[in-house]
Amino acid sequence: MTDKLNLIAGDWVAGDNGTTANINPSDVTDTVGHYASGSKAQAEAAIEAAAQAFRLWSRTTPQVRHDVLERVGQELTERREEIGTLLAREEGKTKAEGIGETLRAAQIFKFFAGETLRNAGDLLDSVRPGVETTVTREPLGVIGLITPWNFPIAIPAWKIAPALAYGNTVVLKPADLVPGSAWALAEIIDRALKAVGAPAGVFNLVMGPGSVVGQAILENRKVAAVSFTGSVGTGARVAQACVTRGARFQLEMGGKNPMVVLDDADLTTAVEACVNGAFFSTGQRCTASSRLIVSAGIHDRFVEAVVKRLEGVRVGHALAADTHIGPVVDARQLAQDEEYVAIGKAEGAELAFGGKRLTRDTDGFYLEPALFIGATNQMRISREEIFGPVASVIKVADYDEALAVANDTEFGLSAGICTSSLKAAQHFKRNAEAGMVMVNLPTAGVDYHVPFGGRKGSSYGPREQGRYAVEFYTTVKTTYTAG
Ligand SMILES: NC(=O)C1=CN([C@@H]2O[C@H](COP(=O)(O)OP(=O)(O)OC[C@H]3O[C@@H](n4cnc5c(N)ncnc54)[C@H](OP(=O)(O)O)[C@@H]3O)[C@@H](O)[C@H]2O)C=CC1
Ligand SMILES: O=C(O)CCC(=O)C(=O)O
Repeated sequence: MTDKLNLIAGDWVAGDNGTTANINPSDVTDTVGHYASGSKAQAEAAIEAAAQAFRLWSRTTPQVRHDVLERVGQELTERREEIGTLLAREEGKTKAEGIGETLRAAQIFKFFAGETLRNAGDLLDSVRPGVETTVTREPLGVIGLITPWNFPIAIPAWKIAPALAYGNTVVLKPADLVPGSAWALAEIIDRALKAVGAPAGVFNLVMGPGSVVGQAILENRKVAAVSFTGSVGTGARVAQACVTRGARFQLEMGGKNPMVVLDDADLTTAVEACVNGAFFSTGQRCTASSRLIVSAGIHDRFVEAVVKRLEGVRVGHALAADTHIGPVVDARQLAQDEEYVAIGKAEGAELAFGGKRLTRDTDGFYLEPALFIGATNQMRISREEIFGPVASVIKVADYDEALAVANDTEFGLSAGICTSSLKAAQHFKRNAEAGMVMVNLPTAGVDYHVPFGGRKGSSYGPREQGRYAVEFYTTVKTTYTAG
């Protein structure tokens, strides 16, 4: 098996620290590949290459950048089955989810190909006679991108595409646990850049541990901005390092997302939205619904229907055609999920379904989706992000209590409501303290052309995705010209 190398200044180079084995969580005897493990020196070389490339790349026409991004989007579309299968094999989400995520990455590249042509500014009359003022946007320079394991191609895509579209250069450090999809994406981007004769170093990939490669990106003065998705703890570290040296930063850090189910909800819609939002993609989504806040009049029927639905859900090998939910990503995350199941029981919540490890034909990290009932919003299982297939039902009297409980959290990424009342839906959309609100839809699963991000402890900085991404990846310049 050929090692997968780092991409620095247009060359594929072996990692200074050897390689890391990428293990299939559905079958630990299956090694997906060996991926380069970079050093601080390699991160610095990549940053230097990106800094050198910036002058030329930032002066390319939008057409050149459009063509690169369009080409990447096209190849991802054509290869979605192959790359989606790789994604499912390394991360454990189902093959359908892997293909869907790959297609989403393709759509993101195509969207930002279009955005290169729409980078408009303003022309204003000055308040002084004979003076013209303009407001334009310019790229920042080298952008450091640090990404997590749970969306191994979509999250790199939604950071790389706008960064390159607006004329920045990039150093990407993907999660060490699942570098395969990011490597496949890097290989496509590299070829697309070379096809238009772009300078070496516009896009660099340095795989390796966050504490080494990630930290080197955070500390380097030539990195103008850092976009990060991952845990709250690492996010705080990113913020501290960037503030210290005056770099721009953006953080996306998870949630404890509420899904409110009111008495007047359509039961089938509510059950589907909750099961999908809480348990699909093995619950490993920062937008997952981990708190199901259910009003008293529908509570018992809802719980019974969710349990029935879960009985029909098959947990299994990510690549098996009949699998609905794949394995947990690794042994550490599985241990964390099981620990929270034990914590929930000890806190007095009742396990209405699942929570047990499962054995399958292959040796993987299989866990039954766990549904707690009788939970309160003060329990640790209701306050801390578990990041696995574990959700709790919190019973409330009415809509007012549901809204109060939904907002009683340190996070604010997404929030959902299932109701047939337009009044309740409108009120919730206005008053939910979250960056994204869903009505009669799962809290997870978002469009690629509109802003993504949250409030409170979930996010920091301008939104990602859609045309709002321009806020992070460009800086504004005002000019005054006397006529
Ligand atoms: N909001 C979200 O989308 C996500 C939230 N999470 C949350 O985070 C928890 C832990 O997951 P985990 O993957 O460990 O999250 P981390 O925050 O550790 O990882 C996210 C990224 O940051 C990198 N990183 C780690 N340490 C540093 C550092 N000192 N400097 C710079 N970069 C660093 C990681 O590198 P590497 O891992 O390669 O060493 C990875 O690329 C999960 O259980 C979940 O609660 C996790 C993933 C996504
Ligand atoms: O729900 C989604 O579609 C996106 C979720 C996500 O980006 C995340 O979990 O990190």
